[in-house]
Amino acid sequence: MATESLFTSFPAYVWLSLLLAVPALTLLRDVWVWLRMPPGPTPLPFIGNKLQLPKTSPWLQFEQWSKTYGPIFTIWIGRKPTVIISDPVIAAELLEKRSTKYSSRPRMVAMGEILWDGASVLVQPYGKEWSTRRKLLHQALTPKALRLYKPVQTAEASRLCCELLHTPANWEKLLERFTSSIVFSVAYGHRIDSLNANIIHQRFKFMHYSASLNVPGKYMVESFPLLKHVPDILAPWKADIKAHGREEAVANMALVDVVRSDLARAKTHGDDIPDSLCKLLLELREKEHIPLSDRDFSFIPASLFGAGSDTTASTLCTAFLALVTHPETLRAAHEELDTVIGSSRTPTFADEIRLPYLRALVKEVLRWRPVAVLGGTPHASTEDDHYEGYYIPSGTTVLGNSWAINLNEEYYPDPHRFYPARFLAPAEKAEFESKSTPNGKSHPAKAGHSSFGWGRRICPGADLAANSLFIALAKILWAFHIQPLKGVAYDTFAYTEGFNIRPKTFKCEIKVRSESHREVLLRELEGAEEVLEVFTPFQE
Ligand code: HEM
Repeated sequence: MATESLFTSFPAYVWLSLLLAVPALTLLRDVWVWLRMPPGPTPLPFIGNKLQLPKTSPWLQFEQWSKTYGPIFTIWIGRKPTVIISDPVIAAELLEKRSTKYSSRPRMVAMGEILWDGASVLVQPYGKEWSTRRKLLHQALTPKALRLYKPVQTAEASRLCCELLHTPANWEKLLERFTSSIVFSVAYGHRIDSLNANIIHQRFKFMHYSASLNVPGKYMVESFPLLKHVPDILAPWKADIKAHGREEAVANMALVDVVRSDLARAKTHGDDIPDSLCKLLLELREKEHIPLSDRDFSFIPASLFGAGSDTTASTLCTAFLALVTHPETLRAAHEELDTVIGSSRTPTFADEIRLPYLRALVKEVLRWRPVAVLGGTPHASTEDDHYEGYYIPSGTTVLGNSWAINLNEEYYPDPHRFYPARFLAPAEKAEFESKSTPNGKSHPAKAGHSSFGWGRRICPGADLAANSLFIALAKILWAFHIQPLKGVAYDTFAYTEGFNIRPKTFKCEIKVRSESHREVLLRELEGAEEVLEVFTPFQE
């Protein structure tokens, strides 16, 4: 009654004005923010630039926009601003020098909060919970720990070469098995002998499910986070996500239990069990208090497969595409390997220092077609900031467009040419190339590229990945010719869509360089198998 009288006591035009005032004020506020932020394509009220966003390869459109609006520009997804950076110096300035402001992640309610309940380091907001997990990852990925993983990486690379001898046409799957096995051996001390292993199917199921939650517009809870508090009984969508989250957590904890029982067995029987990230963390947990439940703890080793397997395999696929389309680089690599290593053994990590061209080739692969093409998971700012007179409000999503940064011709002249020599010191460069490309501006990162991200969120597995890439490419290039098939036209822009990209499937010729190279590979396999023996495989 009281409501009714309040409603009727004002004329309709008052209510109508109030109704219009809310969107009008919201719009005014948006315009006020929009005018002060870095420029970009003009957004429409409330929907922003949604209609201008391409359905495929957004990094290419973003690269185009950077040419129109500058190396830092803004797009709007609905009412949320995203700042996109296309210059490595600006990325370093904001995401590294001002990293206390730019190290969070945009809120992902369905995936990060309901499915994983804040357990995954990848999407966790900046803060204590994230830094606890991140520190643990670092402790198990120090240079000393990385040395412990090198024998299994070397042995797996030898096994990969022998598999390439037998089924060269299957090279893409062989690369995937190689990177999966390294990730599982490093994470849990158990190898992968086949992509049909149950654990691989299980991990892919989890990955596909989590990716399916991250589709813009799929869940209202992303726009109205309060909906996550609706009781499960009234929100079947939420109960379903939680059930999947529980299934993943149970599987992650079971993997930690595998390592726990390995440790217990080793104690009783004096067995030798391999060093793994999970083993190191369990031993650490015995010595000091780690403020994580069993469930949350189990997500740390589990993060390695999702973050590290496909990324490394895709980078190796890119290397094959680069070699097939730039045969002069294969010749230069063979020349270096023949001079430094010879033909009676394959290269090892101990040779790395004497193989500058190969090291440069690894960097160039990472630069040329960055797998995490939009910088991986986006960053988000947690404080208001100003850059070159532009306003960047707290809560802005910030994307480093690795594609535009790594192919920025000011830093990398002739950027689409696969040209490892650009990463060589001048003296080394003269040795490999007579006709050299001019040097561009120097990139601010020590690595010389931005493919592993920035600042406090930079990929913690970068050195592990670089080691896998080095040893795999060193042995493969030592042993094989990787060549184009006659009559096939190769498109170096034909890549898959998605968060992480890889070349669309292509065929090439992989031929052992000589009978003596084949014999060396087969001979070295015996030693590799001895190393791998202790990494008992996950079953099919
Ligand atoms: C070629 C291979 C790889 C590439 C190109 C790559 C690239 C990236 C990028 C771009 C990011 C986001 C960085 C940022 O937000 O600024 C990232 C994050 C991450 N990567 Fe990698 N990565 C690779 C391999 C690995 C491996 C082998 C591991 C396993 C240890 C790993 C673990 C992670 C984790 C846990 C994060 C999340 C870090 C956080 O949010 O704090 N990555 N990676």
